[in-house]
Amino acid sequence: MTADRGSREGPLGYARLMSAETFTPHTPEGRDALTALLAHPERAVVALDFDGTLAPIVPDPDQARAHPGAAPALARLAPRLAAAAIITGRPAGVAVRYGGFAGVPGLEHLVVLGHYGAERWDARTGEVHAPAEPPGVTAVRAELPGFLDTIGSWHGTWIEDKGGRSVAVHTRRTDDPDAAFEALRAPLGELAARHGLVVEPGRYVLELRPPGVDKGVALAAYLREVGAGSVLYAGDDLGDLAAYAAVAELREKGLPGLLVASAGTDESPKELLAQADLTVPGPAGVVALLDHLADALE
Ligand SMILES: O=P(O)(O)OC[C@H]1O[C@H](O[C@H]2O[C@H](CO)[C@@H](O)[C@H](O)[C@H]2O)[C@H](O)[C@@H](O)[C@@H]1O
Repeated sequence: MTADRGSREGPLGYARLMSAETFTPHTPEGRDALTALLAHPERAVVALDFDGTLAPIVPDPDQARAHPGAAPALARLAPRLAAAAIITGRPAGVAVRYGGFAGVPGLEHLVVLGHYGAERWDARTGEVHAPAEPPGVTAVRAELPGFLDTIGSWHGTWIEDKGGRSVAVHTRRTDDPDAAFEALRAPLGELAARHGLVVEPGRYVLELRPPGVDKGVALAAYLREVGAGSVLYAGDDLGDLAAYAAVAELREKGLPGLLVASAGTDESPKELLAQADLTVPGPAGVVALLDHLADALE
């Protein structure tokens, strides 16, 4: 795997290079969904992952920020839609901050579903709603450093505190991120299970979090809430597969759905690429797609 190059492409990135054909889905289901979105944008929902989809991947998660064109493109598009949402593994407030989504004209109705849907930020109120902190996370967090030492943790392994709702172990900055990821996967799975948690694997990250909610559950509930007539979902990682599955299931029931993969590096999960109706090159490509849709609807 190599690092995402999206951030090195400049603010306009690939957008300048992209033609309308670039945004034509290669599947009939995807083309039908794009047609439905453009015919009735007022019934469409655009839902987007954050890291790797709107924000270029960087070695330090605290330094991740949305592509500079992300909030402006979303702000152009969102007023034409039934709804726009970010669905992320990040705490909702962190995604809002790193995305620069608060107080942006055009994003007055944006919703950010954080922690895979366990938290919700509404631009309308500026507040985050979350259930009580799940049991198990505090105990795991306390045990984790000693646990990693015991199993011979890799130099560069980094623990991310995620606001008491989950804890993540990153391997991107180790000497061998792939080997570290594989070596930690089973032991962290056992640690998580002992505390009633599950492991959510991602791009060089293993997150220990409560079971019961995922991006698919969150997306399906949100689409029901707004009475969506079509949906576009864009993601880049394993955690997005649940949202992909939810869209596939809704398609079976007649809701047009367009699955977009933010890809372009060999980090992209094969399962995601295989199911996508349209693949764009990283966050710059996603921003270009949002701008392209906004152009088409103006
Ligand atoms: O659901 P997402 O918005 O995609 O969040 C998933 C995880 O993203 C973050 O990690 C990823 O991005 C980092 C910054 O670019 C990168 O260093 C790391 O390797 C990636 O896995 C975040 O740190 C995690 O907490 C999220 O769960």
